[in-house]
Amino acid sequence: MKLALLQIDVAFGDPEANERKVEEFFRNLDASVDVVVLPELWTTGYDLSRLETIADEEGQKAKRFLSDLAERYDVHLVGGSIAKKTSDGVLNTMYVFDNKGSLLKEYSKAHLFKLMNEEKYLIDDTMDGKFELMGEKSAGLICYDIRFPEWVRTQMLEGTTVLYVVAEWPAPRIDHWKTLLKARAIENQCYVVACNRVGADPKNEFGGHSIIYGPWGDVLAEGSEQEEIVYGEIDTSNVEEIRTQIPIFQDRRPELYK
Ligand SMILES: NC(=O)CCC(=O)C(=O)O
Repeated sequence: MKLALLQIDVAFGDPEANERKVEEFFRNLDASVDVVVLPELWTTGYDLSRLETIADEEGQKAKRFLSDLAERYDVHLVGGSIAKKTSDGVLNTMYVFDNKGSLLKEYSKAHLFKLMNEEKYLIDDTMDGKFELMGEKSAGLICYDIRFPEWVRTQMLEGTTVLYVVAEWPAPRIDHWKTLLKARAIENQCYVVACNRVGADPKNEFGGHSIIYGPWGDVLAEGSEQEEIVYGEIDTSNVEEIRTQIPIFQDRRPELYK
């Protein structure tokens, strides 16, 4: 499976400019890519106080845009996340499409990050992040969600082999980003495919280092701190053997974990 992580800078509160940027990155995409991944809140960035105006009504615009890209470029698409306006409030929502442009999954961030004021402007959700992409059992998580191994584990219990993470993770904690992702890969014996943004907004500088980890915690691809497409390749055929060698999922004792 050939992957491309679009490690873009996100224009603050300017969905049209960000759509143009994503289009431009797609035009430069290597034709052999199977799966493309975008970062968190790639349409608006963290312009949270203006979400009333710039959030996407029921995600309709983003869904049309992403579905069209997936079909036109014949790629599967983990569409980062966007601010989705609903009658209950604004969700931070990921959409996943197959290469025919069909919607496979919608997942909204479960844990709101108070350090970046999310709880003042966004609402959380309870849906799981599980989906199947190119025949692989997969799951999606959004940024701060990776700090909750107990939540991640619930996504892994039915044989998930690939975990997709989309983020706007600030540069000062990029060491946490890499360490947490590596831990999630090792403890769940899975591939972790993680796309972060670069650039800055009025309050934060974002750290890039989009990354792909294998199930032993090995780095298969890693981005810089600049805008770029980070390419990588994964082959999940070793996951079963690793899970047999160290049978973490069989050795769990959930009765102790209350
Ligand atoms: N956008 C986010 O959820 C950021 C999470 C973060 O920075 C962290 O340290 O956790």
